[in-house]
Amino acid sequence: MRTSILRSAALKSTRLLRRSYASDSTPERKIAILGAAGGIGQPLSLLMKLNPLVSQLALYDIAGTPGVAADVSHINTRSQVAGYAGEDELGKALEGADVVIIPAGVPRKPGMTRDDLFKINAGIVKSLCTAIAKHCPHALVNMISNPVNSTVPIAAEVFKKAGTYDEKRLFGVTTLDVVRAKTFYAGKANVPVEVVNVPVVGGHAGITILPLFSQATPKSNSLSHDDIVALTKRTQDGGTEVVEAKAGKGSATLSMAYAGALFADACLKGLNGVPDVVECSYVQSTVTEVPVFASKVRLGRNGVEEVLGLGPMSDFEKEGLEKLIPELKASIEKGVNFANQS
Ligand SMILES: NC(=O)C1=CN([C@@H]2O[C@H](COP(=O)(O)OP(=O)(O)OC[C@H]3O[C@@H](n4cnc5c(N)ncnc54)[C@H](O)[C@@H]3O)[C@@H](O)[C@H]2O)C=CC1
Ligand SMILES: O=C([O-])CC(=O)C(=O)O
Repeated sequence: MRTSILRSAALKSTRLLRRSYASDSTPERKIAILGAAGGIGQPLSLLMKLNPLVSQLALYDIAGTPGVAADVSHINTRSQVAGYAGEDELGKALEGADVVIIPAGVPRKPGMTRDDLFKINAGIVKSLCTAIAKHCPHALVNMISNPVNSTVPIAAEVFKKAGTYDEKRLFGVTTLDVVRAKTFYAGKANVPVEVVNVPVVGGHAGITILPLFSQATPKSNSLSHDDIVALTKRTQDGGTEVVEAKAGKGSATLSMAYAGALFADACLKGLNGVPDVVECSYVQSTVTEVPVFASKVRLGRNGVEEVLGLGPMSDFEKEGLEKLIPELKASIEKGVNFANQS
């Protein structure tokens, strides 16, 4: 009697546990991470392994992924993990992927701009996107590799040439800018960080990062114009703050992995039909005259469902928008030219 009660209680708790992880109707979803053995790639692999929406996790890098995959695979969560190392295994890593996350490439050292990474990372992104076009042309692509302002246009051109481009499926990951804006605003406005929302628009480098603190919620009446100027600058220089603190040992990896995992989770929710999933992302856009632009995006079953407008902006933000346009346009052109020349 007692044994059967215990058994039924155990069964019940297993069922409950399973339900809280992934219900029977949770679709199978494969995520591929390219650059998975790197500073961002490793913690991002860990966080995606913890995501119950993922059923298969493919970890690809030029080397080192068998170790990362073996390590992460021991975690008792839903997804099956496999490691792929070297170009010969890239196709297998990509095959059947619903979402491909790309943190492959070199990071900054102090004194460098993101654009200084173009020379090396442009070629890496181009070759990875060529493989995506071949092996998983319908996947959502989350581009993390810098300079994002140019690597996203490179990816778009590669996909156009391959005949697979779908503007709804290509995203520059700018979530870390939003994460930073929320943290810095909460600190200054003295409001609970968990409930803060701040849209960040434009691009992902220096002045092209434009946080819209006038739209931040919860509203704060205690912030002066000087406070807003300082918060804006800190958000724009957030990456450099980390690069300098790491003093030659790379750029943001842990906060980026967190931001990358948040954005990938939003993409998966959209794919699965969860309503009202809205995140800022750098996507093909008609919101301004700049053809690729970060703003709030509604995510759905096919990727981008709707690119949302900028909303009411302060004069300071309008000025910032005007200033960033030439730089963003030039970075996009640089990417487009690279993809079409080489
Ligand atoms: N979008 C954003 O907000 C952010 C972007 N980043 C960017 O992310 C990139 C990666 O940064 P970290 O992980 O810190 O660098 P890392 O050097 O620690 O890792 C990069 C990984 O990419 C791999 N890799 C190089 N060539 C590859 C190829 N052809 N195929 C697959 N993998 C390849 C390397 O082997 C390495 O494991 C950098 O470009 C960095 O600037 C960094 C932070 C924030
Ligand atoms: O600053 C960098 O080079 C890395 C990056 O994009 C960021 O942390 O926002």
